[in-house]
Amino acid sequence: MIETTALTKAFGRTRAVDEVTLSTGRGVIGLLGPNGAGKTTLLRMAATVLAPDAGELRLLGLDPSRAGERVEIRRRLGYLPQSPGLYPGFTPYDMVDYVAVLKEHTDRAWRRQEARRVLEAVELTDVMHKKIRSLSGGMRQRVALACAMVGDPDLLVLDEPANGLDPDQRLRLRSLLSTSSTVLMSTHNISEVSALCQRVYVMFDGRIRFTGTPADLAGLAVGRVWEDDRQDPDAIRSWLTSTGTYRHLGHPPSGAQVVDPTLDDGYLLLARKEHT
Ligand SMILES: Nc1ncnc2c1ncn2[C@@H]1O[C@H](COP(=O)(O)OP(=O)(O)OP(=O)(O)O)[C@@H](O)[C@H]1O
Repeated sequence: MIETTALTKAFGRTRAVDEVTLSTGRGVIGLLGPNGAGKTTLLRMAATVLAPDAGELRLLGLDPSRAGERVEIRRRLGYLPQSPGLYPGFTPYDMVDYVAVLKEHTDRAWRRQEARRVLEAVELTDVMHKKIRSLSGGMRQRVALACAMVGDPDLLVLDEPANGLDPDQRLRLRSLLSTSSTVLMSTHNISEVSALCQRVYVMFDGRIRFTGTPADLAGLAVGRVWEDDRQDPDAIRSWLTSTGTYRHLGHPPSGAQVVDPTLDDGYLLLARKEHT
């Protein structure tokens, strides 16, 4: 669905995406990484809103650098940007309809039905005729999600989709995405990744440093996590948990009570390795 070879994008001296090679296949794919790792830049290229400087990119088997193929991709792609450019004077209905028009859906009756479908999916039908400027932040995020879902795209590119959503709406988002064909989503929320993603990429400094399943990511920390009731100065990370015990990451001392790692442990260990 998304295939890249040595894909590169620089802003001045910063190589935001640095020779990234990946092939996603179907399903929900999570993109993790610290602030500034290059996730948004990679997603913007996958959404055809930013052209690469170098490397190859294929989306849905098509080449976005060719104008004709780019149009076809855009028809079959939904994109939720990190800062959605919603028009405050529009209603959610107007906004979704406008996106449908941009996707060249000329049949008004179809557009009406589709607007209702996507607004129902994000539970916004009761406010669909209110001005966007009067909606809460989480509601606006759901309008942007509805826009991305117009036309039931073959490929969804979502930049932090759960941003600002309450726990109920996060659950709703999970069930929506689990029925979508291919989704590439960035997130800082690791529980979102364990709940949703079949595959996960972790980026650091413009490069993909890990590819695998969420279980593979947690597996990086097998035998490297232990708990006791004191801080451990030799651990690479130590933190107090809600049960009042300390959790440590690193090389456990002899006799330590080693515990099963979580996805967070795997990610933190990987992040630590990247920066030492
Ligand atoms: N339009 C731009 N002009 C200049 N530099 C940019 C631009 N967009 C991104 N960058 C730089 O590229 C790097 C990667 O940024 P990017 O937004 O892709 O990271 P990110 O992983 O999405 O971060 P975050 O988690 O904070 O959203 C950063 O160093 C950023 O400052």
